[in-house]
Amino acid sequence: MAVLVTGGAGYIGSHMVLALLDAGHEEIVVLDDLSTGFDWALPPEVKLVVGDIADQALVTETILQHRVDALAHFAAKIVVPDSVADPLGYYLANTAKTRALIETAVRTGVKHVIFSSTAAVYGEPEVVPVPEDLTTAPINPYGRSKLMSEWMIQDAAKAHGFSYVILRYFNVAGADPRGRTGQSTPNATHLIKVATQAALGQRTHLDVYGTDYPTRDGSCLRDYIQVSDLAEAHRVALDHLRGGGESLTLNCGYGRGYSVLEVIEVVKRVSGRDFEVRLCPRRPGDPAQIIAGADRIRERLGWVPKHDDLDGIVGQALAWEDALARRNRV
Ligand SMILES: NC(=O)c1ccc[n+]([C@@H]2O[C@H](COP(=O)([O-])OP(=O)(O)OC[C@H]3O[C@@H](n4cnc5c(N)ncnc54)[C@H](O)[C@@H]3O)[C@@H](O)[C@H]2O)c1
Ligand SMILES: O=c1ccn([C@@H]2O[C@H](COP(=O)(O)OP(=O)(O)O[C@H]3O[C@H](CO)[C@H](O)[C@H](O)[C@H]3O)[C@@H](O)[C@H]2O)c(=O)[nH]1
Repeated sequence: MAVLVTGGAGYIGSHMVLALLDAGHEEIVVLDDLSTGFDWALPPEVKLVVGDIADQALVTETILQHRVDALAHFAAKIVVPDSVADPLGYYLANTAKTRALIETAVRTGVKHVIFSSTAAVYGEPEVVPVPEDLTTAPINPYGRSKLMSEWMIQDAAKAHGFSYVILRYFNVAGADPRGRTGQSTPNATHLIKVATQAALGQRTHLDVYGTDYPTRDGSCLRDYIQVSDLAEAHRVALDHLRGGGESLTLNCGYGRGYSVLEVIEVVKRVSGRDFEVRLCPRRPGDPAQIIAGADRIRERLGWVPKHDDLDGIVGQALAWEDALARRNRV
């Protein structure tokens, strides 16, 4: 039986593909429209179907041809400010298309679904670390588009008898420690990506959005999870579901936060490069702190992170950014 990885040519999906291959899973099919992903992010032995998750004829054919029993659904639009500017585009890409995909999965008898959700479903949590059963209260269309998908998956699972693991990622960072894939989107806005680009001279400076938050140094606190550890969480979730495990909703984070200024300090130290840092006003919609309640995933899936080390994460991000720059020069 095969696993269908939607968005598998993207940042996190390509790491899950590697995690599966490294663990000896060979039956993997990727479905990706390459809107923000790259075919070269996948090893040549992985089957890539180029197309849209809402193309029900294509998805049906792919599932039946490869005898897919499990779906890992990463494909989405992911930029929060874009979701504010284009909410209907985000509800189409993330919610309506997920509905079409889940309908196809139900019709073709897919038994297990792993869904990429986000800490953005919590909005501006009053409780930190955030437990999974805290009331969800997303504050932007991106978070709402993902929360609606969570609800659809839960309701459809009850009605149609498939099992699921919903993974709510906190701040994903770093790259494959062996340098096989990483965050390749040129205009990504994530802090560690942007800071490594500044360290490598690819940006003139780094803006810090807000230094007047009620935190230890006034900048926002985030829980940065290394991307291969996150990929491994998907692998163990797949084994859990295939082994008959119950449906679960789980945070993916390490359970402690770093401030924006602390991250910048680490990037400067690890790279050995200084760069200009501009202290700017707050960016709308940023919670002061968001840190995962991180026990449940360890208890329920036996997930053991191996890369919980900010210096290491930053080192991988720097190495990947450097490799990307060299790739783009040739
Ligand atoms: N990066 C993060 O920090 C973060 C945090 C929380 C949640 N997530 C979630 O993780 C998932 C993966 O994010 P990522 O960072 O790897 O982003 P990404 O943009 O690198 O990957 C998304 C992939 O999906 C593909 N895709 C998009 N729409 C598609 C469609 N309609 N049909 C087929 N393929 C399509 C893209 O080409 C791309 O390869 C997303 O669902 C995102 O919401 C990401
Ligand atoms: O150039 C930058 C970029 C970011 N930041 C700050 O760094 C922190 C982290 O910002 P990111 O953009 O890297 O990530 P977010 O916390 O905004 O959002 C990320 O994590 C969320 C969950 O916490 C969602 O999953 C979302 O999809 C994902 O992009 C924020 O305080 C932000 O204001 C800066 O100061 N300067």
